[in-house]
Amino acid sequence: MAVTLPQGVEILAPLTPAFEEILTTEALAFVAKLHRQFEGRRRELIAARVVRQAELDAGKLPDFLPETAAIRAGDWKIAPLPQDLLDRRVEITGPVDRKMMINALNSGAKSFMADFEDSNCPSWENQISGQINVRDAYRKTISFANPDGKQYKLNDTIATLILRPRGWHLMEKHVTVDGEIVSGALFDFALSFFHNIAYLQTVGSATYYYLPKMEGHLEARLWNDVFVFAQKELGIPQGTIKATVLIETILAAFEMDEILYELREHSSGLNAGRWDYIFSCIKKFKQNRDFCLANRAQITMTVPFMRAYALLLLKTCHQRNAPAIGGMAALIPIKNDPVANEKALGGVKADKDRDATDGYDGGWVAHPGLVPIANEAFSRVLGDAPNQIAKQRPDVNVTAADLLNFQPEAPITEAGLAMNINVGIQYLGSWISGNGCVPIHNLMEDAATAEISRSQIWQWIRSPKGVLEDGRKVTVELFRELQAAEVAKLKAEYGNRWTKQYEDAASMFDHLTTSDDFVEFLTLPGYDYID
Ligand SMILES: CC(=O)SCCNC(=O)CCNC(=O)[C@H](O)C(C)(C)COP(=O)(O)OP(=O)(O)OC[C@H]1O[C@@H](n2cnc3c(N)ncnc32)[C@H](O)[C@@H]1OP(=O)(O)O
Ligand SMILES: O=CC(=O)O
Ligand SMILES: [Mg+2]
Repeated sequence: MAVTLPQGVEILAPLTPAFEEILTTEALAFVAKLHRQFEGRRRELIAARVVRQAELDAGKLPDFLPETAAIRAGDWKIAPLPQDLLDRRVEITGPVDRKMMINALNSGAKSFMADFEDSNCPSWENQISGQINVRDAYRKTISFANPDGKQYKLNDTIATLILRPRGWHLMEKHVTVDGEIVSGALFDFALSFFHNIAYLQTVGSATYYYLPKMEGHLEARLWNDVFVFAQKELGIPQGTIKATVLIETILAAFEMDEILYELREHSSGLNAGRWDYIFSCIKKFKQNRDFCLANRAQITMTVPFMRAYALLLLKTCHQRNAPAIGGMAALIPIKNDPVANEKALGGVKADKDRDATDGYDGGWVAHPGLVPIANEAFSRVLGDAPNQIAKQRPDVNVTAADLLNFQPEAPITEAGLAMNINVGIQYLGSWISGNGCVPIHNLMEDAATAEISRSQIWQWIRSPKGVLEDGRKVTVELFRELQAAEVAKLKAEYGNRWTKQYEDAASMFDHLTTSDDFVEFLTLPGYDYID
C-alpha cells in the first residue's frame, strides 16, 4: 500500500493505484474527522429508530409532532436554489457503473442521480470505482471502451449530477477509524465532497445530494450538521451543498416541513421515493393486526395512502419554495414485444402526466428510453418555465388518517405470493453477484422494490389478514412449498447462470421470511455475502 494512512485509520481491502487516487491520506483524514465528529450521533439515531419501532409495535400510531407545530405553522422558505438545480423536469437514475453513467449524463435528462444506494451493490469495487467515475464525470473526462469496441464519451450538454450516498443504516466495513467501521453514508459523502467541491466551485456548481431513507427531522439535522462541518473544514461557503431528501418512510411523511426546515440552507427539495415508502409502511406496521396490504402490484400511486403522501409532499414543498420531485415508475422499455412495450411506455406516461398535472416539478426515470416521455409530460405543463414551484395547492388537506388509510387489503393471491418469492430470490442473487439493479419480469427491480416483496410475505405469514383470496392462510409451510417450486423453475431457466450466489440468495430469502425477528434491511445480512 503506497498510501500513508492517517493515525487511527485502517483499510481492510485491496488498493489499486487508481483506488489510491481516491483513498489519499488527506481524503482519509477527512473521513476520520467526520467519523469522530458524527458517528456517536448516528448510532444514537439508529438506536432511536428501534425505540420508535417498539412503540409502533405496541400499537401507537404516528402523528404530526406537537413539539414542532410552530415550524409547520411558520412562514419560512428554503434558501434560493443554484442555477443548475432550477430545472429538473426529468431526472434519470442509475448505479455508478462507468458506461451507464455516461449514458445517463448524455440521456437528455436535466439531472442524473448517481446512485450509491438502492440500485447499487455496495461492494468495495463498486464503491471506489463509483467514486472514480463520479470524479471523472464532474470533470467531464469520463470515457469508456466497451469490450465490443463501442466507445463512450460525454456529449456537449449533459445532465447535472446529483449523488445519492448510502443511508444512515449502512456501514463501510472495509474502512475503520480508531478500530470502528465507518458509516457508509459519511464515507460516500466525505469522498465525493473532498475530491470534487473545489473543482465544481470553479465551474459555478457544487456537489449535490439525494439523502435516502431518513425516518425524521433529527436525522436530517445530522446531515445538515455534517454539511456545515464539511464546508467549514474545506473553507467552502456555508449553504453551497444542496440536498434533496427522499421522503420514503412513513415516519418522515409526518415530518416533511421539519426536514425541509432543518436543511433549509442546504435544501433542494423533496422526492417521493415510493418504493421504499411502501416497504416502510409494511415494516413499521408489520405487527399491527389491522394492517395488511394486497399483492405488491396493487399498491400503485393512486391508492388512498399513496395519493395522500404524494399530494402532501407536493403541497409542503411548494409552500417552502422547494422543488417537489416525483418518484420512479418501475416500468421500463420491453424489447421484442411491441404490444407490451407500448403498454409499459403508456404506464410511464400516465405516471408522469399525473405528477406534472398535480404540480410536481419533475420526475424520475429508470432508463434513457423513457426520458422523452417524461420530458413531454412535464414540458406540456411547464412550457419554458424551469419549474412550477410557485403553484400552491391550498386545496390539498391531508390528515394523519389519510396517510394511514392503508387500502387496498385485497386481493392477496397465490400468484402474488409466488411472484414475490421469484422476484426476491432473483434480485438477491443479482445483488450478491455485484449488480444492484436488474430487469425482472419487465420491471426495474432494486433494493427498495425487493424489500416490498420479502417484507410482504413476512407480514402475510404473521397477520391474521394474510389470507389468499381462495381462503388459504399464508403460512411458513405454504411459503416453503411455493419457494421450492419457484427455485426449481428458476434453476431450469438460469441453467449454468444459477451460481452459488443464487443458492445463497434462496437460503437468505428463506431466512428473511421465516425468521421471527424481522431483518431491518435485506442489505444488512446481504453485506456479509459480498467483498
Ligand atoms: C426505488 C429506486 O431507488 S429507483 C432508483 C434506483 N433504480 C435505478 O436507478 C434504475 C436504473 N436502471 C437500470 O439499472 C436499468 O435500466 C435496468 C436494470 C432497469 C434495465 O437494464 P437493461 O435491461 O440492461 O437495459 P437495456 O438493455 O434496455 O439498456 C439499453 C442501454 O441503455 C443503458 N441504460 C439502461 N438504463 C440506464 C440508466 N438508468 N442509466 C444509464 N444508462 C442506462 C444501458 O446501459 C444500455 O446501454 P448500451 O446500449 O450503451 O449498452
Ligand atoms: O428511492 C426511491 C424509492 O422509491 O425507494
Ligand atoms: Mg429508496
